[in-house]
Amino acid sequence: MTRTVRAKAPAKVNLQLTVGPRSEDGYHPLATVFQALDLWEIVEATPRTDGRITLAVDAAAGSLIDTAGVPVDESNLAWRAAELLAESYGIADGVDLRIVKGVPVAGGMAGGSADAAAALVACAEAWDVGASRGALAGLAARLGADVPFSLHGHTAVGMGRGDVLTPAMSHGQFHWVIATQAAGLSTPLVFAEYDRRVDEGAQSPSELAVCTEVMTALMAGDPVALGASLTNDLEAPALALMPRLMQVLEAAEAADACGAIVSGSGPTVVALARSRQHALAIAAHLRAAKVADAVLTASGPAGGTVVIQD
Ligand SMILES: C[C@@](CO)(OP(=O)(O)O)[C@H](O)COP(=O)(O)OP(=O)(O)OC[C@H]1O[C@@H](n2ccc(N)nc2=O)[C@H](O)[C@@H]1O
Ligand SMILES: Nc1ncnc2c1ncn2[C@@H]1O[C@H](COP(=O)(O)OP(=O)(O)O)[C@@H](O)[C@H]1O
Repeated sequence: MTRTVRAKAPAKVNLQLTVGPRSEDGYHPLATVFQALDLWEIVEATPRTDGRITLAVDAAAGSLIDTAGVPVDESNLAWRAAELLAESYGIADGVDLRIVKGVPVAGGMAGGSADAAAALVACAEAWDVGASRGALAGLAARLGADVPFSLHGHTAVGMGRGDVLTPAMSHGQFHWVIATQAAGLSTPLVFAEYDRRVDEGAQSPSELAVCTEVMTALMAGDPVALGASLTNDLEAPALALMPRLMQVLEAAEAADACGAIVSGSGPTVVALARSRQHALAIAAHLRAAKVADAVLTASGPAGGTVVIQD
């Protein structure tokens, strides 16, 4: 009997995103600290016997996510994940994939990477390939720099392209406000703007070291200290490409957030609150200021990619 397997994978924020000079392969070495948030992508995998892959994409109920920019062909990261898994394990079966998006698209929160991680886990179970978690992590790194963390979840330091992970200690839950923009920012274009700024001397590549203040604040479960330590070398390039993001950062500061930062390559801005109540108050302030197209709240660290048991 054919059964559908469902897996969920978390969104991420970068608490620190330090970028080194562009390498010859076009990638940049990073020192980053990821935290997974409890906004989830769900991927459903239903095996089929004819070897074909099909894909459908829906927004999670009530999420108001616009799925228009998500490809539904073989360029979709979930599709590529299923193909890579099938090739690696000699699977002749196909699969019907359905993505239910709960993470903003092209927002610097790794929604596509979460789909890849969830597709790997759901298809591995649906096809019964017997892949270890370590083997799936190896495939994840081939799909994209952020995909290994989407699989891992929790809090982790990312070195290399961001794909060489070391788990990091963190105490308690942190409460976030997430301000999204309808228009996305392309990750390669933001890195290219970073390169341009470095070439012009507007920005210098930073030393690739993990920030002690971030690690100490995480271990203490201290949002005020963490908020003061947030850094992102892609923030200036993202602001150059989308200047109105400055208004979101200013509105978060006016709402007394512990800190606010562009998430990854943007354009989502995340603001850290002292408590869940404080997050709701900041969210209300940002909505009233009309500086974002949607404002959500979430908390982290959340877990990694898992099969959802019905
Ligand atoms: C910037 C970050 C921060 O976590 O996240 P997002 O803002 O995209 O969510 C990541 O480094 C994005 O990771 P991901 O989106 O998986 O990147 P990939 O698909 O592997 O690469 C897309 C493109 O981004 C650039 N890239 C990515 C990672 C890296 N270390 N150096 C790079 O220069 C390259 O131009 C590459 O062609
Ligand atoms: N499953 C997917 N979900 C979303 N976007 C995808 C997916 N597969 C490929 N993409 C492409 O990747 C781009 C970046 O998507 P996303 O992962 O949501 O943002 P970010 O890299 O900023 O975190 C999208 O604009 C889209 O063209």
